[in-house]
Amino acid sequence: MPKLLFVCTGNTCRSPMARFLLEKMLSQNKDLNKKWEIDSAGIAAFPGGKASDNAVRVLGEEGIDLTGHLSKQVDGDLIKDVDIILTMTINHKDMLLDNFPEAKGKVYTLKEFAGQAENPDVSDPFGQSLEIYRQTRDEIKKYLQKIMGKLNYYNSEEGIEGMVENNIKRGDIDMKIAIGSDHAGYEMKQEIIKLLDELGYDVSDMGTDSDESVDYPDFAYKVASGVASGEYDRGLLVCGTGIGMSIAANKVEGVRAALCHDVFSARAARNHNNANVLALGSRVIGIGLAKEIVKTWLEAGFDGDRHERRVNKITRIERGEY
Ligand SMILES: O=C[C@H](O)[C@H](O)[C@H](O)COP(=O)(O)O
Repeated sequence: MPKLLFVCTGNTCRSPMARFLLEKMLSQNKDLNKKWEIDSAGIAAFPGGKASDNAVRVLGEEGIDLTGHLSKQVDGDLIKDVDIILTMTINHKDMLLDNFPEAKGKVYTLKEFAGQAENPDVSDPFGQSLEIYRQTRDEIKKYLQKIMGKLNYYNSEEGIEGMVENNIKRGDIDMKIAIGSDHAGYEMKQEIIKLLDELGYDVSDMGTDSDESVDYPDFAYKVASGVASGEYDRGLLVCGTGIGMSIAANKVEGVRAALCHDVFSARAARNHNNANVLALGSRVIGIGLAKEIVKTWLEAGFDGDRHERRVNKITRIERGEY
């Protein structure tokens, strides 16, 4: 049976909550045919400590008894033994990789594994109010929901890399797409929506609703902020050239909008840049090519590795941390 390990700092709040919530969710989900063994640990845990009182309370509200939980420290044996490690923050992930380089390839933050690379941390509720613990519990639950399908597709031969690759493809996850255009892109947007409907994607149209003249930043902002907040997995934007839309969308933190007018760039925008928004110019290319570009971009995965290091630098630039 494959094993999944949640990791936080002290193994008294976030990681045990994640473990017990996921165990309950997996036991209730009839569509999942794969069984998982779930565990949790901390990078700075006191062995044998109990879960924090508020963690016990908020999981009690979910019908889960956390009183038997005893904290434990991550060690090499645990790391060797598990297939996937999901940390609560990027720091946890970095510290694990520093201390256990052999874990490379199987460590993700919970949120990035769930498909949200931006704001990848679940922050520590330790010592805070019951309400903050509730918020943390609900945040963890939200991302656990998103990884359920991925866990079902895990294949020991492909390992974690194969699973992530497979699950960013159409049909493997319920990818939520936001689409927007100005007047110039309106007609092309309608055609792309038809295509996405036919392909079975979950698409939300954020306007505009006619070819009456409007301002593209209004629609770029709607789509881009929907993607940045995690409400949508991807965004599509169409204006006359795609340029105004891409410039505006890239002003929103967490958005990597790519303007692509050929299939090669569309694929590379995903493989190399992990672009979460695609911009198109309806006055530049025809609908046939636009459809090919959209399909390619939606189905292509992020290659990670050296590209991840570079994308992380982009994130640091936009946060003013570079
Ligand atoms: O980058 C901006 C877009 O291409 C707009 O669609 C374009 O500027 C709209 O131009 P107009 O108002 O002349 O239709």
